[in-house]
Amino acid sequence: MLKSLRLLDFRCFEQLSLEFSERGGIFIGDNAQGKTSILEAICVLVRLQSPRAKTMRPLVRFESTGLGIAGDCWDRDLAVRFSRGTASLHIDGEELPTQNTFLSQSGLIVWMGNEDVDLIRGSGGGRRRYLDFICSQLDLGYRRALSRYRRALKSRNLLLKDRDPRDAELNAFAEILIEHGDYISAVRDRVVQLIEPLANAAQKEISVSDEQLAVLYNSGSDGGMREALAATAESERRQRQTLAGPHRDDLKLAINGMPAADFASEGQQRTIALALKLAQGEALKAEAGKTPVYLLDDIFGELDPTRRNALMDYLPTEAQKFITTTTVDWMVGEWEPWPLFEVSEGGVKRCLAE
Ligand SMILES: Nc1ncnc2c1ncn2[C@@H]1O[C@H](COP(=O)(O)OP(=O)(O)OP(=O)(O)O)[C@@H](O)[C@H]1O
Repeated sequence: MLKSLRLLDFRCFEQLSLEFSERGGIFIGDNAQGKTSILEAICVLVRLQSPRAKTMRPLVRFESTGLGIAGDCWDRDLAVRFSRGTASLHIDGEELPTQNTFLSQSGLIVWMGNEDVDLIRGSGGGRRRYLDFICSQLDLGYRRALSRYRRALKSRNLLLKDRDPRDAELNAFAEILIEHGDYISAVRDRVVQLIEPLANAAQKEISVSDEQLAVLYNSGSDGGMREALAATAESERRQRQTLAGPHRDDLKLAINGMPAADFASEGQQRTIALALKLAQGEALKAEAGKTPVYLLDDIFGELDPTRRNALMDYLPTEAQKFITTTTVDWMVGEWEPWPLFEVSEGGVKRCLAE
């Protein structure tokens, strides 16, 4: 669990220091006050990754040149510093040489936000990011494989843009794609198999019905990367891009046997998004043996009371949860004793004791 969080020049916060209990807390405030930024800081501190920025630069407070995030996580003092394009990572005061060393000692995160509905109706890129976030938490080699694959893919696609690309160069990059592509596919395939029954069970509970949710891995390199590249060799010359590989993977989502993007109602789509994230949490717990911290960004206001209560009941009781909201109108009964933090103009006030 996360016992404390300290921010320096992170997004709209010049300085912030917060202490948390085992339950976590609810951050309440008007729009644009900094609620999501606090959840984002937790995600970056624990997983070195923001759910809404690709690089660290946008996280640095305007007019500042660097940022700091630190906190007591799972009884270790984690710290992430970023200054003028360079990041440094510390655990218990010791600087760590690589992101993987840091991540192997850090914790696990499930992020749930309103934008999760794009997992159903959006493009394959969002679903691949969903898989990547789980796979990189479960498999230490995954991030490295993904970054090498992406670099090789970029170079190979650049070569294919040439009028007459040289075979030797294309093949050299293809070998890198084969090595890392097969690794990525194997991890994704395993993770989807883990998630499928968990998501189906969560779908039934949250929808309070017998809806069947199917989650299938649709590989962009079926039969193996080498064979898939050979099969697309001619067309890739014409289309001037690499046409096989994990960058073309997708997840097929079906509700009662019908494609979810085409047939699921708005409410069903929101439930599927919740089910996928709940399944992520359970898969992480089952495989890594640690309960993840749940970061729930502004999702409760969008759910009807039945789904809201079903979701709350489904989240593991022992998990620490951080929730953002603009109103507490929907909080009744068991919500009341939660630690509340009022967020306003880059400041946070603890306003209700547990
Ligand atoms: N790098 C930055 N430096 C300073 N301020 C920033 C930076 N990035 C974003 N902001 C500002 O921080 C404020 C808080 O943003 P945040 O998304 O955390 O708000 P929020 O309370 O979650 O809002 P909402 O309820 O609308 O989602 C916004 O006004 C945003 O423009």
